[in-house]
Amino acid sequence: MSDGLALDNVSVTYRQPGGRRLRAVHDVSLAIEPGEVVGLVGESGCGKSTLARAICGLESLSSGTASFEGHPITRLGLRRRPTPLLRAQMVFQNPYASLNPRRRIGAQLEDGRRIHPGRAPSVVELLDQVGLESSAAQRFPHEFSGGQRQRIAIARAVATGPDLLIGDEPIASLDASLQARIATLMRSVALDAGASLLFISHDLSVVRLIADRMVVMRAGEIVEAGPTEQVWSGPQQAYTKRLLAAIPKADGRGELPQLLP
Ligand SMILES: Nc1ncnc2c1ncn2[C@@H]1O[C@H](COP(=O)(O)OP(=O)(O)OP(=O)(O)O)[C@@H](O)[C@H]1O
Repeated sequence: MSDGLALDNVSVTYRQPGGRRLRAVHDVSLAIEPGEVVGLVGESGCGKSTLARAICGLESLSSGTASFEGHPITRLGLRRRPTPLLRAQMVFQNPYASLNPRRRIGAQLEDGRRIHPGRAPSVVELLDQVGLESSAAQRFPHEFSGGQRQRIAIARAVATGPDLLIGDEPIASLDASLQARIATLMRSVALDAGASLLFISHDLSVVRLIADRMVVMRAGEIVEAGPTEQVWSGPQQAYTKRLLAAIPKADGRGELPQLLP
């Protein structure tokens, strides 16, 4: 039995207009241990977000199982509505997706803390963890820079006391000079909170910086996975080699081009 998250042969299929079926995630098996940081990479449309949503119980599995500490991730709760067993929180590319523009930061962090009372530090401690002054609690999201807003979104996710934090391209909209800093912050905040981190990014260099393990997806399937340095310096699959070769050499960073025909 796994202590953490285990996906076994998970598939997610979408019904497209006209009745066509699209297999966005196909036969994916993945385990994330407590306190582990996993980087998920692959080009646009390969199924990374779909996999993240499936982990959060937001997509029905067309086949396979997802479990946490050996139990199915969703179970029937009161009024037979599925309730998640895994406390997973997502941080998105656009921090406004997780922040209410009309509420003060302190109130939003308090809302998060109320979801699982007693699991998260105080609002002041949360702000401190993400490098913001306690006075930020009195302000509104639009009063911050993009990087600061993403720090707040990370604090908001951690305020709920998650078992697993998922960053779905959380650095993609940030200035290049901030990307590594925010990614590193996300890693340390997640681990300090006792959570694992699934970090989805196009930026393999940043994934190398923060992930213990790297998972490569292509067209809905995992094509390669292993300890980050092993995948980075000795990729086994031609596709991974092409992804790594596509990283601009000048600063070792940048967006991946489309590689599929
Ligand atoms: N709700 C949906 N209904 C139908 N098709 C969908 C839906 N969501 C995603 N798809 C399709 O599923 C495939 C995988 O999409 P997904 O968003 O998971 O990819 P991704 O790897 O996260 O891409 P990106 O890096 O651009 O965010 C794509 O072909 C997409 O068009």
